[in-house]
Amino acid sequence: MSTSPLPANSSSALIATDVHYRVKDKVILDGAFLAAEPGSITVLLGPNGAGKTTLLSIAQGLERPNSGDVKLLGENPYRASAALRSRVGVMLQDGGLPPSLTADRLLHHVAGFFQEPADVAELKARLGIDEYAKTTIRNLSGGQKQRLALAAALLGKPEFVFLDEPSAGLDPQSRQIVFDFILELKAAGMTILLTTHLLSEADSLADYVYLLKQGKTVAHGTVAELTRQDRGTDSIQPLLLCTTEPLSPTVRNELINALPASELHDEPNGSSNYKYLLDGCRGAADLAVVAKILAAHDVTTLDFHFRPRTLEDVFFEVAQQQGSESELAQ
Ligand SMILES: Nc1ncnc2c1ncn2[C@@H]1O[C@H](COP(=O)(O)OP(=O)(O)OP(=O)(O)O)[C@@H](O)[C@H]1O
Repeated sequence: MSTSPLPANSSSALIATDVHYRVKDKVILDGAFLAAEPGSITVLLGPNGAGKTTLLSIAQGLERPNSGDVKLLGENPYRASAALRSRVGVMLQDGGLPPSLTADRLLHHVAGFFQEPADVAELKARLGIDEYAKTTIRNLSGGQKQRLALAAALLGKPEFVFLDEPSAGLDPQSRQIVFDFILELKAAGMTILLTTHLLSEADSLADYVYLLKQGKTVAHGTVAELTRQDRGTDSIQPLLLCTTEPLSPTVRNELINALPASELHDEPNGSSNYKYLLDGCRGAADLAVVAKILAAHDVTTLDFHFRPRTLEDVFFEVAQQQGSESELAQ
């Protein structure tokens, strides 16, 4: 399972295989791979410094890998023709926006580069830019700049758009506007590759997820594939516990001590019962240990089940794992 094939074919919009990239002696990408299918949302996840932005830069043709094969819409992006560039939109991390222009001036200026640009007024209205369109970029908040950078990336009506942390710095309402818009772009047939640190965002947007760690692709799959419960005894399966009485400090300590790498959280509960989440359980053996401790202390247990795994569980599991390739790779 660890030598996982890249789920790509000749119709893939992006295929990057065995990508290596070094700066001086520092290895930044170490055989990473990635693909994106037309009309889908692919999410690249990984801890800080994993190499996500670097891999995106290489996929966009901004950087040249030391080795590896990269094809974006059928071409090597580093030697991209003007025709290829006009089919691709890029939203860089931190925006890279000129500080002295107003939002309006920037959008109209960039729109002027394209023969058939997107409708600036429509983009501004859709992303809530109207209210700050006359403000110079240096005076915009981080979230306002993010939405402006997203609009600028879409002005050329690209087929493929790269979004590096599009929701960074956005408040929940702006984030929802951006999420909904990204889903609309996908419904209109755009291919979207984005990075994020928000696992809930990946969960709700992604058709396919790649997880990068220390310059390597360590897991990939649909959210359903990555969070499948039956991954064997090593996978984290958080346990939900519902009791009639609060757990005493003794029982809490015993539970935590009996299960290495576990944490016990009090879960919000609307009823008069008590609900707890034991993070980090690893399957049936741990279940038996928990049952034994509860029985020894006469704790009346109403419910006791593994809650469905989330991308967050997968992320932490991969982050904890040693070695070069994850058993989670499909
Ligand atoms: N030009 C460079 N020179 C030296 N080190 C670099 C260079 N570019 C990137 N790095 C290093 O490579 C590693 C990967 O950086 P990258 O920005 O690709 O990670 P990331 O996964 O996008 O991180 P984050 O989630 O924090 O944005 C980091 O340790 C970074 O400091």
